[in-house]
Amino acid sequence: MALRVLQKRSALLAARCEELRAARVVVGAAIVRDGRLLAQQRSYPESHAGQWELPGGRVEPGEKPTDALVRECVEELGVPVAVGEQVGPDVPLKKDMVLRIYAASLVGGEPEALEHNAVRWLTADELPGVDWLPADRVLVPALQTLLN
Ligand SMILES: Nc1nc2c([nH]c(=O)n2[C@H]2C[C@H](O)[C@@H](COP(=O)(O)OP(=O)(O)OP(=O)(O)O)O2)c(=O)[nH]1
Repeated sequence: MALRVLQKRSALLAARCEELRAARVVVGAAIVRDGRLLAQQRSYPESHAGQWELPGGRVEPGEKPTDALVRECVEELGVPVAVGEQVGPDVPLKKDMVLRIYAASLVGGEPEALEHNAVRWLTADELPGVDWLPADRVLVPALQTLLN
């Protein structure tokens, strides 16, 4: 009996591991300059328009998360970035997706809101008062640690 319970638990665990392995990753860049973090304001969809997030987007099939981050920063901000360590844990998004943030720094150029309403540079003290997307709000303490 105990063996059957263990086998069932082990099968459930294996299934959960497979689910996590197959999760689609959304990457975000925590770009820091002079002790401030770059945030951008979404323009769509309507439910999230006006809220703030970090530059980034979905990792394409076969693409490395760090490569996706560099690609997204060029598309969204028009600048190259150097990618560092992950900041905080993976945060679950809807269904099979997770948000993964990496520290990043500008390699050159001035970021512009090419696909968003606006960009702004935030101090650690300003982070809690921003209208973040829900998953980004979870990461505010980790982002503050990065700035302090
Ligand atoms: N880029 C980005 N997306 C985030 C963050 N936090 C968060 O919940 N998301 C969500 C919003 C979206 O549901 C999803 C990524 O969507 P996206 O629109 O930025 O990605 P994408 O550029 O690859 O997609 P698309 O515009 O082609 O539809 O992740 C964040 O900090 N940065």
